[in-house]
Amino acid sequence: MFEKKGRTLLAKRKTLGTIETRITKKNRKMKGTMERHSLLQLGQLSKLSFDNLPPSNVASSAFQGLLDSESSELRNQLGGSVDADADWGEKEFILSQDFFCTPDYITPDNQNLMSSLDISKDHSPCPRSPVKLNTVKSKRCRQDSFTMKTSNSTWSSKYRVDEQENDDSDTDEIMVDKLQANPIERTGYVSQTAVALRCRAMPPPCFKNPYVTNESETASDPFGYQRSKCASFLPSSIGGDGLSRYLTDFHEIQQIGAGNFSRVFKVLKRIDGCLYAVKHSTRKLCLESERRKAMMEVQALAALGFHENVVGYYSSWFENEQLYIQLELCDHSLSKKSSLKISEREILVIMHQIAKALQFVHEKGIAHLDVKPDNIYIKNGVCKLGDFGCATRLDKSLPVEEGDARYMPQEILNENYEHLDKVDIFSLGVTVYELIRGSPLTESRNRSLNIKEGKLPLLPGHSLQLQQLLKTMMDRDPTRRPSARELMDHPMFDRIRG
Ligand SMILES: Nc1ncnc2c1ncn2[C@@H]1O[C@H](COP(=O)(O)OP(=O)(O)OP(=O)(O)O)[C@@H](O)[C@H]1O
Ligand SMILES: [Mg+2]
Repeated sequence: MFEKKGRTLLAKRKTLGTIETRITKKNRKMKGTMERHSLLQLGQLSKLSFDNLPPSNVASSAFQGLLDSESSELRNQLGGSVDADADWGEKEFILSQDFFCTPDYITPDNQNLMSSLDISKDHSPCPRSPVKLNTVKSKRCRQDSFTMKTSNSTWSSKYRVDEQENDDSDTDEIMVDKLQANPIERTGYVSQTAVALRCRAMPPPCFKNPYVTNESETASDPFGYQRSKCASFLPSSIGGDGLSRYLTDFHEIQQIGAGNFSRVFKVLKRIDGCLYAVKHSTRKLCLESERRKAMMEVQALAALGFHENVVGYYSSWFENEQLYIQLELCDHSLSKKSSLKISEREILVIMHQIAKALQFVHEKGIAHLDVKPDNIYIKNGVCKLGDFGCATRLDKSLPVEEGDARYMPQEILNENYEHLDKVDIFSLGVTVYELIRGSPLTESRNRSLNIKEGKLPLLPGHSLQLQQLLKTMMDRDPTRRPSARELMDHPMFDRIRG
């Protein structure tokens, strides 16, 4: 197989009309070292293989980039002193090899060249893919379907990048799973090493962000298909080099918070010398379904992008079966303030800023679903909405997992998800009510029931206008609650506007 491939490549060069001189060079260069051979196998194969593919083939060019970079990396490792002329000569030598044997992991599955090869003559022990011969056009089966039932929802693998949908180039159609009945090919030897090498050569997978609806904001994953052959696609432990990214990249200063599911640390990033918050899950996320669910928080943050009243998101990764999230560092959460008396002016500022955050979030088609003092952080006097662990899509295309029940309206407890944006407005109302009261809401059933019924006790010392607004925000009927935009434009905020 590879002997034939070597010849095919040579033939292609011949058409350029320069083969004789190269053959002479070949003889001179026969004494090249093994290291050079491997270097040139990588570099030259990538060039020849991909020069013949259409320029529009994104996957191919990306793959060539990978090979080029691997080639130059190898070159560096070998001393990087192969001069241009010698390099050219060496390439000719390699091209002329009748034993041109390339491990499968650097050979893209989707090479048109491959289809003309006579596989029956392949007696070489080189590892090869079991699924690329006699290929036919067909739909691929997903290999990673998973289902996780929550109380009211089903999580499915549809959130993964659908490689069939996103990757529809000609060459991709050649890479299909179906083998036509051919016993020799079916039982074809596949070395475990080849699989391992393929996995090593592939960067980690890309996932479709379920919070992003605009297709132009997402990119397809050119390696998706090849990667799907690797057993596990969601890394759960530390990196392949055995190092902790957290400890390598950050210096931990102190713990600054803890939630039901996570701990948050103030850290110094070693490389840029800046302070951040890093939040990581307390529980090990052993199941892939758990990891996917945890990822929803970072996917929501990433889909949202920057807003001055939303906590900034920098990066995330899995380590030791925990999800780590690097965030903008804030001073403290609003719950710290709820034990203090706050002036009405301060209340209005907080309300207005969180209304702005909610308007931004809702405009992106997302509902937060866990607005409460614990999840509102203050940084330099500015309020930032954080903890997007319950965020979902307003169009109900994602499962709904409601947040802290004390701040949830009745309709959500009744599993009515028609007006998810108004759930956030209700929760903001309860949050403000708690701030005015000056003590955290107890679990007291009666009191919380009264609030959910829209029965708000009088708040002495506060304007009727504010009390009236709070009452509307906590109306039992979600349609009567103001939207975030209407809230922001409320005349009451004229008092704090410039
Ligand atoms: N970026 C940040 N800057 C400063 N403090 C933070 C930051 N993120 C979180 N915290 C602190 O850590 C606490 C827990 O964080 P967070 O609410 O995100 O965790 P959680 O486990 O998702 O919480 P919950 O129990 O509400 O689900 C927050 O209440 C806050 O005090
Ligand atoms: Mg929280």
